Amino acid sequence: MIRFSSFPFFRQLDQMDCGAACLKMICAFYKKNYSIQQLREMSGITRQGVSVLGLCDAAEQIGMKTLALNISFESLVNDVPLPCIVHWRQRHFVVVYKTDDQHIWVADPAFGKVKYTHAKFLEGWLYNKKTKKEEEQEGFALFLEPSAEFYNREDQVAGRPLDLRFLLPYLRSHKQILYQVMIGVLILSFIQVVFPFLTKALVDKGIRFNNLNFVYLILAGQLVLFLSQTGAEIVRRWLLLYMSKRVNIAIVSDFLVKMMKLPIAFFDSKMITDLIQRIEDQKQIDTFLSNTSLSVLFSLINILLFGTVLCVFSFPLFLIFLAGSTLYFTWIMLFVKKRAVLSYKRRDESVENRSSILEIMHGIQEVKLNNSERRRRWEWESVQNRVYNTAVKELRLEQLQVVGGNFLLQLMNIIITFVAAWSVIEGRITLGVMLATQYIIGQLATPLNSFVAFIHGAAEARISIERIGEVLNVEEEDKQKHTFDVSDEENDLVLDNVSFRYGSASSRLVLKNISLTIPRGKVTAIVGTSGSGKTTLMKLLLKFYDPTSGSINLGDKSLEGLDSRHWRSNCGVVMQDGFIFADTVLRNITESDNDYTIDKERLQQAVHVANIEDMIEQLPSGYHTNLSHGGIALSGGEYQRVLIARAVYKGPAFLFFDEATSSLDANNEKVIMENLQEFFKGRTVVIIAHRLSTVKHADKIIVLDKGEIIEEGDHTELVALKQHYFKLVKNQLELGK
Ligand SMILES: Nc1ncnc2c1ncn2[C@@H]1O[C@H](COP(=O)(O)OP(=O)(O)OP(=O)(O)O)[C@@H](O)[C@H]1O
Repeated sequence: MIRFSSFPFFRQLDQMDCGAACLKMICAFYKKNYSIQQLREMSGITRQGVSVLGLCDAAEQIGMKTLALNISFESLVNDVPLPCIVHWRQRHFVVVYKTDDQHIWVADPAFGKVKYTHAKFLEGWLYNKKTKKEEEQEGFALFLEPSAEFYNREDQVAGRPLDLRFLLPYLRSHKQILYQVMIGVLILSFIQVVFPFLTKALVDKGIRFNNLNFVYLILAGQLVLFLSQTGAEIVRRWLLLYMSKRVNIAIVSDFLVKMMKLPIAFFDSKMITDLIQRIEDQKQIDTFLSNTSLSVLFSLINILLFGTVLCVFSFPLFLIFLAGSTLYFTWIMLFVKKRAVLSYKRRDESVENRSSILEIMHGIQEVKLNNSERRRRWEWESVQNRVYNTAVKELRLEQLQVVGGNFLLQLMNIIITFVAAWSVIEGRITLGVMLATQYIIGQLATPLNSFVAFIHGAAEARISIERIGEVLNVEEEDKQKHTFDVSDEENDLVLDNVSFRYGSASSRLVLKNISLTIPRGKVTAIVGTSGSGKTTLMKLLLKFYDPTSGSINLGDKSLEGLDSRHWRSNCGVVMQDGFIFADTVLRNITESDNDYTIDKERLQQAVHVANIEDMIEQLPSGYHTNLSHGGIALSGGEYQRVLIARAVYKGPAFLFFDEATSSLDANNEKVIMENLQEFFKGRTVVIIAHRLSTVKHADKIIVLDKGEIIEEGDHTELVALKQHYFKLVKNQLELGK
């Protein structure tokens, strides 16, 4: 029998993952364990999330039968097989796994399992709420059923999400410090334990027998112990700070190294703010390591030692302490899961918050031009509202946990005090023992609280590690590398029946059956209307994406599997959306110099070809002037010329220019194109351009339309044809006359 009560739940790791997380839950329900990353890749996720078609594609790829329907609420409750995925508030996917006459059980990857009343569920699910007639009220649902293939497939990944064990290899290199801290912790704990005995002696021997000298002695002893305790604590904190910072830097550095190895397609589906948030999440690991991780050891030893001392002083008091602490921990543990859910939510909202403010900052020009300040501010405020609501819920939960916990602790203290006082009156224990137990109880509050902090810190750190793990588990772009020396190759670049689509199998093909030879040492131009796939073709040539079908070869050697870094080190590229770093002109041009050794000759050639000698001379600090972000802002044309200089400086065998001269004035373009003609000699060049002046000297011109090659030839041949190319450049031809 199917037991819905144990329906497996998986949380989405970022805002766009809801579809993949729903699919993962359904697979897990049918006892198959796919990773979210695998499913998100299959569903062709983008920064906007995943589409229904994408979800169907992924489900079918893993052997599920799919049926996407708009159905009435009545059918959802009574007729259809569950679990199914439903569309939620028009922007989110959730799984419905159980229904009855009054409730609908939903597994929401952003929140957890939720039970809704019918009315509440309808609010989130119906897409035509405004319709009065009940029979017209429908919502979207996607039904998935496993076929035999689903069970026979072997491609599921049984990988578990990363947990705190992820930190172990990082800690291993700091073993020495860990040992030192542990020894310190032990010393501290034993010092702590001596205090109650001193208190007992002070009262039972010093005060009772009016022995002032003994009191002095005990006080001096206490002072020495206190000073050594403070000293050990200071050293412990420094050591932990040192270690946690080191570990933290190592984790972030590994994260960055990994991130830079990921394929461009990964960045297509991730928001930058989400990745930044993951780096920020490291703070939680840092806090956990430096503040809570080893303090908990200290706390545990303290609880154990004080417990034992209490047991020695009075067994009944110890029993009360044991019962009280057990109750206290049970209470604390009740909140851990709920707080973790809110913590996930808070992090998601932080990403949204950051994105919304960055949008306004980046788009301030458009905001002003369109007078959309209020609209954008309202949007930002609505995000703030959500952030605030989550903060309120988190605080409420935290306060309930802390206040309830403190209440239990205080209750335990009162009972212990009462029982101790009673025992003194009855003569079962001395006054010294009572004061010593009071001291112990007072001292126990700190370790108990730090234990709570540890539980909470560990949960937070686990979430951070899980989120980082999601990136660390993505496959790198050069999985099976092989290298042949590209610069030695005398062969042409050949595209053989190449097709390509972004996203999932149901997305349209952006390039269709492209067969093309890009001759070695010649200039090939690609022209075509906007959106015809020119940039995509270039990105395929640069190995940013692999063709969906067909192959790209250099001579008879396939580019697939060729080490991307090696290939790109031979390519000079100016992209349409090329980026200038907030750095000096010099460093921007010499970006390809990893060892900071600047080749002056190449630099001069680069600035000459890009015609920026005069511009650089006029800059306040010449080559060392900082560009953008608080430095000099460049015009669109100057920006492009720096990018051209960067590509030329690299001195590559292959050059790829995507609208590299589109912002230049006619004069500059003429000069630069003349310079480039000289530079192009002996190099394989691919130019994408709309301007006739840029393409007409090309040895070969390719005309793309809707992802297909529709014409091929040189300028004269194509103009004579009077077909597509002619139409594309006709106006410019007339101008040329
Ligand atoms: N990262 C992406 N994800 C999904 N679709 C994309 C992506 N990049 C481009 N496309 C789509 O692919 C199609 C071709 O885009 P491409 O940028 O290659 O055209 P183009 O010919 O270079 O256009 P333009 O001349 O305007 O630069 C467009 O319809 C675009 O929407």
